[in-house]
Amino acid sequence: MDGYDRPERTVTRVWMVGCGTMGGAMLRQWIASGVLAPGNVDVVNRADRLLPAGVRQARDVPSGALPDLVILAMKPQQLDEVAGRFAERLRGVPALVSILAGVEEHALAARFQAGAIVRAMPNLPVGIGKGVVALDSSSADPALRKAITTVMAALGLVEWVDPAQFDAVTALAGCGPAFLYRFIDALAAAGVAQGLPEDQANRLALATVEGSALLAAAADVPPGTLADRVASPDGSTRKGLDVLDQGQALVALLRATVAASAARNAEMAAEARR
Ligand SMILES: NC(=O)C1=CN([C@@H]2O[C@H](COP(=O)(O)OP(=O)(O)OC[C@H]3O[C@@H](n4cnc5c(N)ncnc54)[C@H](O)[C@@H]3O)[C@@H](O)[C@H]2O)C=CC1
Ligand SMILES: O=C(O)[C@@H]1CCC=N1
Repeated sequence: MDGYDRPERTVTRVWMVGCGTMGGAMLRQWIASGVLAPGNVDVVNRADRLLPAGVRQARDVPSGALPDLVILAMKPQQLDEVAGRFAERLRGVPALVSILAGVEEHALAARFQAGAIVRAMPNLPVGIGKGVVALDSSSADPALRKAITTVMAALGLVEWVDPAQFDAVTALAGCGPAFLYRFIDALAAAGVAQGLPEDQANRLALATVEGSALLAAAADVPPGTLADRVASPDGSTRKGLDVLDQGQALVALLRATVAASAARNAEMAAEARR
């Protein structure tokens, strides 16, 4: 029997261990999109946080039957503490999803006994359904992969990736929003340096990035072609692009940026190995 003959799997009841900035963004969008019903979600946090109405939260996992899915969304540094407290109780859960940066599937499998373990790497715009979620699992069968894909699709673009590339994907897409926020601030600051009022420069930079990203997403040509469309020969955009392109300045800066993040992910993977 191949995977496609197996019955459909659905994700209805979910427990989240840790639900802060990222777990909260995912949960808000799952509930807003109707993928999860608030009454079917239990959250374990160190202290109560503002969560969507109807979601239960406590300091411990619930008693009673295990859910369809457990999501680990605390910090990677809290992995051993959480495993020590909850691994026994979570034993046999059908699926465990971890969003912990750098922590590999076998590091999770060494601590938790689940039907399948899936690594997920979301990014912050998942909170508005415009994020990216990278996924990997060697233990999930096709039916579970399909069910997880469906749940994650409410958050944005879903891509299954090679485990060897997970650190790179984390650096590009997981960390990427922070790099873009720096770019927006830097673009605004450059406008201020040219004499614009700060609040106006902030508005202009943000709207320029928003509109440009939406246009690029809808275009049938790559971003480089769009850049050339903005730049008339010998015009002012070309003069600015010449600065970014000289010695591949921007490319080199971003290569170093993403490489530094990927290297830190690899370090965290090593710390979690046993
Ligand atoms: N913030 C981001 O943009 C992204 C974060 N991640 C990953 O998401 C995870 C969480 O990151 P954030 O949401 O930024 O952190 P956060 O600090 O905002 O949230 C962590 C949550 O875990 C809870 N927690 C801590 N120790 C706990 C324990 N022993 N038992 C139960 N709950 C516990 C805290 O109460 C808190 O609500 C990390 O593993 C990170 O690598 C992944 C992609 C992007
Ligand atoms: O830097 C962090 O801790 C997380 C991992 C990926 C994005 N943010």
